[in-house]
Amino acid sequence: MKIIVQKFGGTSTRSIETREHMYKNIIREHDKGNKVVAVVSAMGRYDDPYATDTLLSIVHTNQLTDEEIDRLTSIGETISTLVVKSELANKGYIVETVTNAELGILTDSHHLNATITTVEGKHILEKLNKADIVICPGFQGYSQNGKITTLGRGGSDLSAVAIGVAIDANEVEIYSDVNGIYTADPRIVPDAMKLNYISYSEMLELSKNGAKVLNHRCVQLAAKHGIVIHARSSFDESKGTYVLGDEKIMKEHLNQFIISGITGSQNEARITLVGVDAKVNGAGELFEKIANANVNVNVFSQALVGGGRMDISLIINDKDVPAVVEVINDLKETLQAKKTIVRGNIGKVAVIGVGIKNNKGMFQKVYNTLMSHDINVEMTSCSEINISCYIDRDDVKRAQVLLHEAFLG
Ligand SMILES: Nc1ncnc2c1ncn2[C@@H]1O[C@H](COP(=O)(O)OP(=O)(O)O)[C@@H](O)[C@H]1O
Ligand SMILES: N[C@@H](CC(=O)OP(=O)(O)O)C(=O)O
Repeated sequence: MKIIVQKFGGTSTRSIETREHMYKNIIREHDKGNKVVAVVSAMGRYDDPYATDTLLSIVHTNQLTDEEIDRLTSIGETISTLVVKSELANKGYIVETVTNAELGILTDSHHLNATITTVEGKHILEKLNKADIVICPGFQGYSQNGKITTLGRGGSDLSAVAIGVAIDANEVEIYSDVNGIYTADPRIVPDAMKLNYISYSEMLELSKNGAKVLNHRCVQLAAKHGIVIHARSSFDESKGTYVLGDEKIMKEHLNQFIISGITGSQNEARITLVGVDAKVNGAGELFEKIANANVNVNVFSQALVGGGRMDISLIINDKDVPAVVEVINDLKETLQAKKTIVRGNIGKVAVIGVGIKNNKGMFQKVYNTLMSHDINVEMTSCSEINISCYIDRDDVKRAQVLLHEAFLG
């Protein structure tokens, strides 16, 4: 007998029809003699009655504390848990449910995006002794202060891996409406191809850079504990994509394509300080103050432009623009910039894969593909497995299609 953790997102729990597909997957494992722990997300997306964004839309969020918002949104997963239990029990299966406290997911008190501190699988294992199927609410934990917390958007993926670690599950499967990880979001690039395997490091780059198919922190936790994730579809039986260790991928030559994926995001902004006084360490002070304002700088470049002056450019999330502009204003006297340019309408397209370090001319190909289609590259950042270009936000989707054609067409 194996213990299988299966996570079903909002696209699977959405309606009675989609849930019938999810039950087929649970029952298949049950009929093989395995025990199933199903981790469920709130049902559907905005406008579906109990989806996370629907719950958020029926309150004035600015009148609630983050702790109160967590109490509200966690209810979506509780409703889903009880609906799923009632329907499976109605089919004749022995099913137990787990409450927030019984989940054993302890977190810090950073409401809306809490970090897991410890996970204790005792209650889930006890329930597995009494039942064939145990249903757990995803997306939530419990803080040391005794409050319900949530794990950030898309956090049920993280719940599934955390529970998998705590109960020493044999497999962790993450179900959605696509049958695995594709070389791009198939909704944006219809020619995207399914990957049979992807390494943790490539998947981490994809999820960090906008591919919402797997939650970033879920992949981090899986990599830390060597948990193989099987990302697959609720709606068909086919094998999906296995996310696993980089060494295994390399050793067994499991890479199918020169690059593993193209992704994009549309929430960046660029701030450029033109002609900053290069003689004082203004940049150092600027970064210290930006960090104190809790803002992450995604990319930074600094170039001497002669005459004792330099230009400094930063890419940040657009929601952080007001905080950074305030810091720049505070440092006006020190920086002595000739001009400050704020470009709010920035997005990013990223090409990801181990093929980048092993092949020549990859950056040139990305750059030329974009520029030859009149997409202006405003800034870039590169690592061994990631080439990211910052471009006009309105071009991000087209850029993904063009780069996919150039590298994988
Ligand atoms: N590289 C990718 N491969 C597959 N799907 C992707 C990729 N990038 C983004 N997606 C999107 O992720 C969606 C599935 O994730 P999500 O909506 O979070 O599902 P769930 O609600 O089940 O958690 C797909 O419908 C697809 O549009
Ligand atoms: N319901 C939460 C948690 C989650 O993981 O959802 P999904 O699995 O549908 O992405 C959200 O919408 O963020």
